[in-house]
Amino acid sequence: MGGLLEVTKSKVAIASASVLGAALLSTMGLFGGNQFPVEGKTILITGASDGMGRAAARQLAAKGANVVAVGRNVGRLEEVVAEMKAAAKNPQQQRFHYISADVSVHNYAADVVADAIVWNNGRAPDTVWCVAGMATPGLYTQDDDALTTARRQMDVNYWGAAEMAHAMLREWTRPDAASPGGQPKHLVFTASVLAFYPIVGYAGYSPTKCAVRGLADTLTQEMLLYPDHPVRVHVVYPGTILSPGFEREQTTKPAITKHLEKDDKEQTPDEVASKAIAGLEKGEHSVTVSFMGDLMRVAALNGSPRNNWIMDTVMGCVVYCIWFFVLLVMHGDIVKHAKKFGHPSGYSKGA
Ligand SMILES: NC(=O)C1=CN([C@@H]2O[C@H](COP(=O)(O)OP(=O)(O)OC[C@H]3O[C@@H](n4cnc5c(N)ncnc54)[C@H](OP(=O)(O)O)[C@@H]3O)[C@@H](O)[C@H]2O)C=CC1
Ligand SMILES: CCCCCCCCCCCCCCCC(=O)[C@@H](N)CO
Repeated sequence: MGGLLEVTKSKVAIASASVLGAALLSTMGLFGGNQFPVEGKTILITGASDGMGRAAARQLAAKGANVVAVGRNVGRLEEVVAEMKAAAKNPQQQRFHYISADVSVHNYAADVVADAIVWNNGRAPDTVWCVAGMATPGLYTQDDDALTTARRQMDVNYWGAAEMAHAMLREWTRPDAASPGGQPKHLVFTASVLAFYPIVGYAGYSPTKCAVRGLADTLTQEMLLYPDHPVRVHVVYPGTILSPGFEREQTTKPAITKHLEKDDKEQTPDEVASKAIAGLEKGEHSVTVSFMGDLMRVAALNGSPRNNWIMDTVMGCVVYCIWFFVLLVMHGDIVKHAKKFGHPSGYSKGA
């Protein structure tokens, strides 16, 4: 009896060690394989009419996906559909569609999802990527309309994504939509590295991206309640994207903000989209698209799922210590700026 117990114990030990080992290896990406296959799948992208979303739409078309492009501007959406047709991998089979909608409107997503399902022959899209977003930088304490712009950014960036996630997850998790062991659906959010490290000038914006992160990480847990309806949740955290939206935000951006973000590598929409897609293909939960983004991510992981437990933990500890110097420099620069330019009410004169 005692002997049997010992054998059982050692079996359990070996089994646990193998499971742990397999889990570690798989988080290290050693099992490889594309975790985000899109050929023949249908992908809905909000914010597909410009910037990174538009680049992602073209690239996913080139990888063989059917794409539903969502945005407000019909002229630009028609251009994107033409670009996707030109880029398509299997032009005979692939289909493209656009839906004009304002993501900041309460309940917009139910209609968009219903429209997409009808177009997709009664089936829900396989992947949704919420890219639509905007930034209106400024000083919270100086802009007379700071609260109006803050609410606007929350409506577009947070609620735009939150309502889409709600509408699509309701479809994907319906009891009659079960596909045990089937390929997972993918829900992709777009935040910003500012959700890891917010800087002055983005008081109306960073909270919207932190909110997106909070929602995404919560939904990641909620999806574990549906083992027969596999859904993977991801968050892309870009740094500076040289997009039409970036041109717009530069017009209201305070000089101190431009100064603090000057070392962030500027990337084209195409570069960000392809790095983001590469991260999704590797199966990453939090997708960063530059080395600086990686540093900011690992030092701010909290309870988010890890991309690679070993690397993220080791790098995270190192970067955690480097923060001392980063904050010394960044806060020092803000204090210097204050000395040089005086009270922010006088900033129009060159600051
Ligand atoms: N640019 C940057 O430096 C960074 C951007 N990001 C984030 O990345 C994402 C893409 O940014 P970027 O490439 O600069 O985007 P752009 O500003 O260049 O394009 C924004 C896209 O979102 C759509 N959009 C904006 N508001 C709405 C709305 N109310 N309803 C529907 N669609 C809307 C626009 O379409 P339309 O006008 O047709 O409605 C457009 O397709 C955003 O979420 C942004 O916050 C993150 C980090 C850095
Ligand atoms: C240890 C870590 C070192 C960190 C050094 C940090 C340097 C500051 C980087 C700030 C980058 C801000 C990019 C803004 C992107 C964005 O979301 C807006 N453009 C809105 O569209």
